[in-house]
Amino acid sequence: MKNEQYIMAIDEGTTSARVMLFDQQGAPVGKAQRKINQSYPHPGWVEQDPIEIWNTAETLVSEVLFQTETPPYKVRSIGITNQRETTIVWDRLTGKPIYPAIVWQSKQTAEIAKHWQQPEFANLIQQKTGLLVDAYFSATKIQWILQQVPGAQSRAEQGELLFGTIDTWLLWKLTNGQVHATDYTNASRTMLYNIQQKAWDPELLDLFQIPAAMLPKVYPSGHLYGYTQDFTLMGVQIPIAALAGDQQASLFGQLALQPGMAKNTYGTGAFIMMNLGKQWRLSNHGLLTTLTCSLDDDEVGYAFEGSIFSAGSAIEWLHRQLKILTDPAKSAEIAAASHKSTDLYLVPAFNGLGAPYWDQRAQASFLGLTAHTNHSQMVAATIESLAFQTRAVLDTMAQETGLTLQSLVVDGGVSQNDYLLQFQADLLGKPIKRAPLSETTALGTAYLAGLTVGYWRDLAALRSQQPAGKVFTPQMTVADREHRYAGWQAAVTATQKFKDD
Ligand SMILES: Nc1ncnc2c1ncn2[C@@H]1O[C@H](COP(=O)(O)OP(=O)(O)O)[C@@H](O)[C@H]1O
Ligand SMILES: O=P(O)(O)OC[C@H](O)CO
Repeated sequence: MKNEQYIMAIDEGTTSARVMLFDQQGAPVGKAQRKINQSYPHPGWVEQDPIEIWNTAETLVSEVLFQTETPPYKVRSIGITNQRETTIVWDRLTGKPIYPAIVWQSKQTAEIAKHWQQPEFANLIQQKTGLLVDAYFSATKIQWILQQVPGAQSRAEQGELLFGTIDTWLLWKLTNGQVHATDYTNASRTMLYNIQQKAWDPELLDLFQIPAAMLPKVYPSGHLYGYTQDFTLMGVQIPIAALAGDQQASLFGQLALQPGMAKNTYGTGAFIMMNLGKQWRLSNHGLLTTLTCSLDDDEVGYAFEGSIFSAGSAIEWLHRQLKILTDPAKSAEIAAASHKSTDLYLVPAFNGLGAPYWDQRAQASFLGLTAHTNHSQMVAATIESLAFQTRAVLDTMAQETGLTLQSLVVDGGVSQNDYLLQFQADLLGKPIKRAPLSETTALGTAYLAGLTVGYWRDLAALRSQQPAGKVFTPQMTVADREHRYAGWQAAVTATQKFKDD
């Protein structure tokens, strides 16, 4: 390798963790990746092991340095980005988690969330946090852990326990327990953070009975959080200069920084985010308002988000549970062999439905099966379900903001799937631009960490070096497009009604 310095991005996604090195041109020069196990102790519950998450991150850091023959002192700074909302509570002294990580997709707190969905609470919570009450966010997960683990509530009140999302956990481990902090983007997903005042909200902490002493300090995403104290890095103290929730990091990585710019990241879930700039506004139709990445306090802005709970996870289900797919990467080819045109729909409500439906009770369904349905049609319907959910969110965004996107930029693991992107373009009647690097999330946190330490001068320097990606243009007729979308809407209605009945 050349004698230059690099920025390291630690991207802890739901399905896998990646550690990447980026050079001054913003090009990836190294990548190490490993799956993270998920456990499903009961239907709808999703948990992970915080120790596995940490060990994997540590191993990947060594792996990428080894592969690229980079000594640790050549890492100018580190940025961490993460699956958001996933909740860990640990002992301040021993550093041991008191319960597994409750993953964002998990529905084990649905009953608690139902209580807070009563209008008098739900309105207050939306006004303060920009969020719609759901088991998705951290607040009910913390509440559940404090209630379920014997003695946890009183230990938390005595200041013995700490809460963190995955960024906070990794930062705390990397700094050997010296720094307990998070950034605005992650804090804004806890349902405890007042996004206008930019402070933990005492009234909400009181409601959820969560002691303030458990909570991390909050800073802008690009900030000097601390220095590594980890033996893997051979004692080299590398600045940790960014933390960012993965979806906001991707918006930053796409440099979608002007109001009205939007992106979709198809990972385990899919998350469409539209930048609102400094304009705080709330949705009446199932969008969330959330905070965006910045390099200082004054620049923190807002975004509308449509959160889709099942995207890559539905493809993983075909692979791991149904076993009709040997490899998710083969799904595009198999779907293309289905010769389309079937009215088969998967409503992938494996963990309820997110935006714009917000139905935590809904369960997944396949509709339109016939004696002729084959596995390639089921694969196609699964991929298409990502596009249908995306259209539902984008229609809502257009309705709320009056802004119609001319095109959509996309990234994330599933964006490698050509069948999906062509169908998405067809269904929206708009071009889809695939980011040249599917790991835009990692790139976003690398940008933040690099800008914070002066590795890059400014945003203009980054803009000038962004390459263009592949564009998918719509080919479907308007009649076909509307026919398919009407079929999807009917399938969602039937799915929701099934549970109601
Ligand atoms: N070519 C592909 N077609 C369809 N799905 C894919 C493809 N490649 C990866 N995936 C799916 O993408 C998901 C991983 O995407 P990624 O962005 O890495 O997720 P995360 O950040 O949540 O870990 C997995 O669910 C995997 O099954
Ligand atoms: O793991 P991903 O990339 O689907 O992202 C998860 C989200 O951050 C959950 O809100």
